Amino acid sequence: MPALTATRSCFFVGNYLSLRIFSRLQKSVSFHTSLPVFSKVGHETEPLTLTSLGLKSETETTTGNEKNRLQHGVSTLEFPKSKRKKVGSNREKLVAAKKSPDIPAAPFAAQSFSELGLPPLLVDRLEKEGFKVPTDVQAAAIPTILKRRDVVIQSYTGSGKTLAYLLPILSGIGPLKEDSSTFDEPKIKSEIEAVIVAPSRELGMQIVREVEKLLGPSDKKLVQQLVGGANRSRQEDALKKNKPVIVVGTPGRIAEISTAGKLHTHSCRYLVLDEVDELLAFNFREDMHRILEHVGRRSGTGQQGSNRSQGWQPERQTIMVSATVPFSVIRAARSWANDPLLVQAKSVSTLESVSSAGPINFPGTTSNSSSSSNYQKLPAVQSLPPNLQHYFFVTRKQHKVDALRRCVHALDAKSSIAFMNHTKQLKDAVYKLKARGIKAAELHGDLSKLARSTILKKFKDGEVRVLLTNELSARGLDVPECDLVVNLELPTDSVHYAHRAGRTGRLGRKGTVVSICEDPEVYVVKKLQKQLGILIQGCDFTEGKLLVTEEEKMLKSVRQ
Ligand SMILES: Nc1ncnc2c1ncn2[C@@H]1O[C@H](COP(=O)(O)OP(=O)(O)OP(=O)(O)O)[C@@H](O)[C@H]1O
Repeated sequence: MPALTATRSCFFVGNYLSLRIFSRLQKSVSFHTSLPVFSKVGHETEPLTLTSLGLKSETETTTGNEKNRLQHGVSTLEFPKSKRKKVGSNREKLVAAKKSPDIPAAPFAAQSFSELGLPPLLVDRLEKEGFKVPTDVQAAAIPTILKRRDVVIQSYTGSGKTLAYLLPILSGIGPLKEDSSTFDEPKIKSEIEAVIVAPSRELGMQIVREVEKLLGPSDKKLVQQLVGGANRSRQEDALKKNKPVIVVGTPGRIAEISTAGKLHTHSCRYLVLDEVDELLAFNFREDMHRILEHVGRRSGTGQQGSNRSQGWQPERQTIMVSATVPFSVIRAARSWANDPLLVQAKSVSTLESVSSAGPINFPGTTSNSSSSSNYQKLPAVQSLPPNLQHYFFVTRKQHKVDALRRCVHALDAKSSIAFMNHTKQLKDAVYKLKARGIKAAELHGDLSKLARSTILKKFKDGEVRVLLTNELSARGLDVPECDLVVNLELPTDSVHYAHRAGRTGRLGRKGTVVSICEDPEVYVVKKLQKQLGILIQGCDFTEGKLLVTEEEKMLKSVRQ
């Protein structure tokens, strides 16, 4: 327990520090001053819905909103068509009143990607790749981003957030974009048009593969990975030679190459911060500062106005994404983005609807916070996929790996990820599992980039049945076949639980999460259960089956 307590306090201290540092950073960077100011007026006739974002017909939406209004009893954020302003040459901005905090959930009934306003070439490519129907978060995010709005996208793990931002970006840049006459050509040909930042190499590489898949073999060089751990000069050469329009990388490597003057992003049109709450961490602060200052920014913020009047100042669209959005992200979004909207699976709302009293949809928020009574309240479970079953099993420390083995057999799990908090113990656990005939491998940050991608490939191909890993793999890792997540050591808090658990049950699939803990840790499980608003049932592995057990019975058998 002391170890657990220490880790937990480290996490909270870390969070506190990052909040403080980022609030300072926000002051020093002062993005508000460098962004165009849009007037906000309070008029009322048309709610901000998919219709106002140009997706659905007026009739459909009016009916839908009436229905929503009745169902949810919320007031709407309204503004007349005449108050929509055009800003810049091709960038339509919706000028929205901040009079009323809530915007009703619009009926997202998109049946196809083309309905969302994506260009035919891109829709064809999606069809070929087997993507036929948009997910809810895609249906909400795509039209909003196409309207050039800055956004914070929050939706549960495995709900398709990556395509939610990639598709509108590929509609605007690269070979699949809409009729080129509707878009400005980049002013400088070798400039990068989209920068996507991810906190880990694995996630960065995964996003690259997703973009490559959509671009197709002949154009895949238009996306370049800039992740740490890979050869930097090769990345710089590739930038020079291939002139990519999109780069995807980790904060450190992007900042490094940018500082060396080898990455030209001043005219960049899109900046994506994937797993944004993780990117706010203390260790990324300097690199993120550099990225936020340089991507889509001409040097000298004081000249912004004059640059714009000369008609060449690019306007960066900032897109922030995560399953968990604590209030620090909302605060960062207000500072870094331009009047951003909060996009969730079935709603688009203003950030004003988010209470500073607590994070949005943040596992850990108590639902009875009276100070947030005027604000939108969101169930904490929204970070978690809907089809997960959660269990815990109590045993002694020395029996944990054997419990993992029994758990894998009891559930007949084909592809499992087991999390531990410290790298050192992974090897030992892998050794024990292999000795019992289970194909296992370890994945952690101390391995080389090549070793990491080889192991990940083996796991994805089914050659490794149990992947023993640490927090490195908790975010973003997409292995659709993963049917079991095991916490061999408890996560430090509910946010980490949510991201770990989210490696299974992806895109509507079923999944099981089992936390294997010691007797004194049961109270932590109870706390997680309460904070996340889920049921975590006690279980046992008897005769090759997982059986739900009474807690008292389970604890009695461990204490004997
Ligand atoms: N419209 C779609 N139709 C079918 N499959 C899809 C669709 N959109 C995304 N997917 C697939 O769903 C899986 C999960 O998507 P993705 O990794 O983007 O989820 P996510 O919400 O970003 O998850 P996390 O929060 O864990 O990062 C991926 O395998 C992706 O290819």
